[in-house]
Amino acid sequence: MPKTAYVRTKPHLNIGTMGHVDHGKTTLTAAITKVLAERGTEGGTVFVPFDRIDRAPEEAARGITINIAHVEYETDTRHYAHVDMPGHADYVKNMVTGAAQLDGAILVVSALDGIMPQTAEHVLLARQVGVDHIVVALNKADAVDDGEDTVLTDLVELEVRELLSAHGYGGDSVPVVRVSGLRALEGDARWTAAIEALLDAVDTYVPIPERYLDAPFLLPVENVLTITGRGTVVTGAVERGTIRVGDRVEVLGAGLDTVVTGLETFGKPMEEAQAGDNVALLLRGVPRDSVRRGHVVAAPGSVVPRRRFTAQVYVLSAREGGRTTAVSSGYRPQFYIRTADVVGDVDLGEAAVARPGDTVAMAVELGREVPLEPGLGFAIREGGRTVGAGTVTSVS
Ligand SMILES: Nc1nc2c(ncn2[C@@H]2O[C@H](COP(=O)(O)OP(=O)(O)OP(=O)(O)O)[C@@H](O)[C@H]2O)c(=O)[nH]1
Ligand SMILES: [Mg+2]
Repeated sequence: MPKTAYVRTKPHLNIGTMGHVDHGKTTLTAAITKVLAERGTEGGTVFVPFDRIDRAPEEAARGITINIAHVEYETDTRHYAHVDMPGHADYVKNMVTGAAQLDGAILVVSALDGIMPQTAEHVLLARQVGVDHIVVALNKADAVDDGEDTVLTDLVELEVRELLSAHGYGGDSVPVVRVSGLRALEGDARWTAAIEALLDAVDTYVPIPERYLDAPFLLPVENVLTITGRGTVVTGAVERGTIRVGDRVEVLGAGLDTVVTGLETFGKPMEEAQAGDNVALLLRGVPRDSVRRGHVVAAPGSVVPRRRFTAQVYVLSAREGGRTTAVSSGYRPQFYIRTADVVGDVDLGEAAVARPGDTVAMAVELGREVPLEPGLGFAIREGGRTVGAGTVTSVS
């Protein structure tokens, strides 16, 4: 049976859940799909249960999210692709990849625990990779529900607003909604209404971003899969431009020229994908092993990958989970740029050293070429933790 084609009836946005490990991101994601599936919006949302979101066997066994999971849902006014990001410190690099393409994020904070290290780290990284709007879900509100405890929840809310303001998110005006993903999943009416309120906040607070539809096509590869009998498929969010079946593209990083022979979003074929869409591209004659996460699919000749750039970088303080000691020229950490993870040599020039907490200018030479442009955000990591966050200022 032919699959039903994707029909674009509402604006599409990419959002996601982020926040500290175990604060309830995956539970909330499942609850959102449940509430919307039951609301029965035209076009439809399919309920995705918790264990289908945390789906790799290793993740299910450990009960933590390692990889990024995508789900799709629709409110009355919008179509959303939602990425559920991991909270555990070891998987922050996966979170960075997921956040790199978000129009807005739901910051999940447990009302029981308040701000924890990855709450702060995710806010900082979200800012750095260009997530402009955050809505807060103060989760597990069911567990702190009476008398004195509201005072504690009020304090957590205040603390979250301060954290957001400190990172330029205008904490006073950010919507903070008290929810219980767990109780909503169980069908409790009060907490179902709270999820509705959260979705209304997302619908109204996260604006429809300006899409660069006229720019040449570009898609950072998030994942690569093989479809038996058909070929190699790459997935990711279209950063700019549009693409149709039959269009020529190049795969930067793999050094390949090819043609798009199939186009889908969430399993539904589509005629044309545009900036912001989360898609799968079937590529003609591309061997599975030649393409990797971090490569970029682009209109032929539209981007020239580079190795050298200058940047403005914030070196995280020890309190933010960063280094305890300064770095100097010759430092060689990993750079997370779009979906790529590349080693780079740092030259601090005159400044010579950068201490935790400093903002410095640096010149970087990457171990391999990637598409770069001024304004592009990136993260710097070392030994499994984030040590810096920066923005490209010039490319040479
Ligand atoms: N009381 C209560 N418990 C909750 C709620 N939401 C989640 N939990 C519990 O908190 C634990 C963690 O929930 P998850 O949804 O896996 O948390 P997570 O943020 O996705 O965790 P990672 O992906 O590993 O970072 C589970 O035991 C949930 O049942 C809630 O609203 N209320
Ligand atoms: Mg999770």
